[in-house]
Amino acid sequence: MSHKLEADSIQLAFDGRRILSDIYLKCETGGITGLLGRNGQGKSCLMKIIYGSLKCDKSIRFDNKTQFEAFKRPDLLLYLPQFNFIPPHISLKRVFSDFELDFPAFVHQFPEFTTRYKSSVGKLSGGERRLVEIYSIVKSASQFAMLDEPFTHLNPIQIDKVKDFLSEEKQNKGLIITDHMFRHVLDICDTLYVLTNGKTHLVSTVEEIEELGYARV
Ligand SMILES: Nc1ncnc2c1ncn2[C@@H]1O[C@H](COP(=O)(O)OP(=O)(O)OP(=O)(O)O)[C@@H](O)[C@H]1O
Repeated sequence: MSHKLEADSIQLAFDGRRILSDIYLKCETGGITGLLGRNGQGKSCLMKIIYGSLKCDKSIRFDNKTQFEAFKRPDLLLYLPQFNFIPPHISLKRVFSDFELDFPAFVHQFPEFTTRYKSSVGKLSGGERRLVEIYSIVKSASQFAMLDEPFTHLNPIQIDKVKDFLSEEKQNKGLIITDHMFRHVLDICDTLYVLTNGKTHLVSTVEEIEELGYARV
């Protein structure tokens, strides 16, 4: 059975400055929804609203049912924020246990972690730490996962492997991704929105990305 997440008519302003005014975004299980936009357009704010950590009058819907605080429903939605969210003193062993993930399967894809099972996350490099966080969010059981800048800090080989497991994992869930390494987003997404001047634009050709002023393609 497929599932649907929708953010509809979201509005957001800070101190009278309008950030989001005309938002519609849909993600369905079995697909990857990309979200692009120049700095400060409100991509992270929109993700926080979807997650429920940033308050907004309008809500999001899962399968047409309103859900204000999705962060209370990890079975529905998991979220990779832009910043590191796993405390540095936590060991990989503990991360894999808490997220109920299989360390040997992870090491099979990323053999560089073979000897790091007992290391704390804070002792990993920035890219390694990010990789563990991405893997934890994407591989855990949930209907949807939302990733804010997953590719930043990863090396090109890791990026390719992450793209591979995102494309595999979308068989089981819906994924929403924003990243300024937009060509990687284009490679894997099934649906793409560009956020500009508070409005989401559903984009069907790469030329539209340029017309909307996001990037030269
Ligand atoms: N708590 C806050 N108080 C006031 N303004 C805020 C707050 N959080 C975000 N903003 C502003 O809202 C706007 C959108 O921020 P947001 O982080 O969502 O942008 P973004 O599209 O994710 O940008 P980037 O691509 O640079 O990460 C920015 O102008 C930012 O300064």
